Amino acid sequence: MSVLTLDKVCVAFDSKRVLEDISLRLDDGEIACLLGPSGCGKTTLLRSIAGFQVLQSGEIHSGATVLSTSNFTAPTENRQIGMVFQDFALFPHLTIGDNICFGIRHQSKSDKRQRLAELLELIGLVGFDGRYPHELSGGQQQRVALARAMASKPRLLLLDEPFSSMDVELRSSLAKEIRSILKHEGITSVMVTHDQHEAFNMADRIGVLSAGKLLQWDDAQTLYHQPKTAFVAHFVGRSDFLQGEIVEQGVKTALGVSPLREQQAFKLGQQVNALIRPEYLKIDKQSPIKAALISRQFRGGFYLYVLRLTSGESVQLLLSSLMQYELGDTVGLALSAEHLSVFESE
Ligand SMILES: Nc1ncnc2c1ncn2[C@@H]1O[C@H](COP(=O)(O)OP(=O)(O)OP(=O)(O)O)[C@@H](O)[C@H]1O
Repeated sequence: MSVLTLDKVCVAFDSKRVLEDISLRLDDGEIACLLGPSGCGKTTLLRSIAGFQVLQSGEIHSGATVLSTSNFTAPTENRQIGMVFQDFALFPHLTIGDNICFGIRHQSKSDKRQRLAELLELIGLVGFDGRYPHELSGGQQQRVALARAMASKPRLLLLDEPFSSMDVELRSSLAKEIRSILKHEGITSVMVTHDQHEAFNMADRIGVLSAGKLLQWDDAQTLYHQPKTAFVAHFVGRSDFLQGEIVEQGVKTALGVSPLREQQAFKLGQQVNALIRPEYLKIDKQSPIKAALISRQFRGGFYLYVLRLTSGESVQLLLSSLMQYELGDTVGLALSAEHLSVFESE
């Protein structure tokens, strides 16, 4: 069942459109991430779902309940929404137990005690309920903020860059932990993030926004391997684009002729850009396609090489750091991808 449906949502500030025709659907228990460059409208979209933002047009529903239209905005407190922000916003003068129970403070003592015990167990902080926020690490505080937002069992949880103040290691482990907590509780969630790895770790659905438009709404694998636009291809993962020409067997690039990913509406002879991901390439001594190694970055388990093709274009390649090629080496290169995604040349 759909817990959240947006139908052609538009939002404008002083007649400047910042969200354009956003339509999406999120089913019960699914986790979504909104991804996109700064200023593309992620927070505005989250605020619209929360009821802080009036719509210019379009509708937001939860099941059969209308939450927002252009002339109606259900108050946030009636939306059964929980929220987690980047700065945690825990109450410093309240204990962890009282922070977590803040939204259910009017419930009976025994109900509160039971829910608190469940949540402390879930976030791995049993025994911490008598402490104060400043006595916890940043990661622990963020787990408390999550427990507080989940205490009342909201229908929908909104998270606005909840890990942005944390270092990379902690972000990644917290993202996985929080996903398993949300899945355990079955809470449908929408999270805003700048970080695509976080989105890959967390989300069942990822929405990529650019300049107020939702360019794609898909699972991580589809987004990565079947991007609908060159922007999405470029924004998600490492990418290079080679000039190509549509031929009968697919697309002809400096790497040879490859089949197209799917039936696409391109004409024979049309000039396109073909997406090449580093893992689409392999070193092949026998290959007639030669490339020169022009840069190399050590990344621990692997090297990221940049290779210059005879066309003058360059591509990236990831290879185990147990093997080492020297700058200036010329290698044979072959495509290991069965199909290529192509996009119209601009
Ligand atoms: N209250 C406001 N009044 C006028 N313009 C606004 C307002 N809030 C946001 N905007 C504009 O709307 C656009 C989208 O902003 P929004 O904060 O939603 O982007 P974002 O994707 O969340 O950005 P970031 O990743 O930097 O937080 C921006 O151009 C921003 O300047």
